[in-house]
Amino acid sequence: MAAALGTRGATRRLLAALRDRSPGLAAMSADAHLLTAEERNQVILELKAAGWSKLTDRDAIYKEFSFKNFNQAFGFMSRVALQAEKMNHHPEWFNAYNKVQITLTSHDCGQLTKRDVKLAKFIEKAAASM
Ligand SMILES: C[C@H](O)[C@H](O)[C@H]1CNC2=NC(N)=NC(=O)C2=N1
Repeated sequence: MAAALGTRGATRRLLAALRDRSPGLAAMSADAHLLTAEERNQVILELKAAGWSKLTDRDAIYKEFSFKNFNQAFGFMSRVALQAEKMNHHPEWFNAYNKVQITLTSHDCGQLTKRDVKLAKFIEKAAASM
């Protein structure tokens, strides 16, 4: 166990060193989420087919969800919140009674990215299972 912990500590130190020495590493990881033009067109088609809208005043997608009642809506929001924390990627949302309005975009780069697509797909599954 101690050996494993030692290895894990060394790994963590190595990753930190790489991150410090290569600022580009952080940028590269952010770039890893960018959509190509082709991917973007395809995912927007898919999202629109699922009821999402592309906002015109910013590079974001929007959808309003309706549930049986507030409890169902809040249960949905709780599930999405846990996933958002796990992804470190959070929705912009508003809840009134049984309705939840959700806007997704990636604030760090000001555009729609793969993170938004992944979260939207999770949101669709969570809504369908309520
Ligand atoms: C520091 C901050 O936690 C991170 O930058 C995360 C948090 N959640 C986020 N959520 C969204 N939608 N976009 C982000 O860029 C983002 N960044």
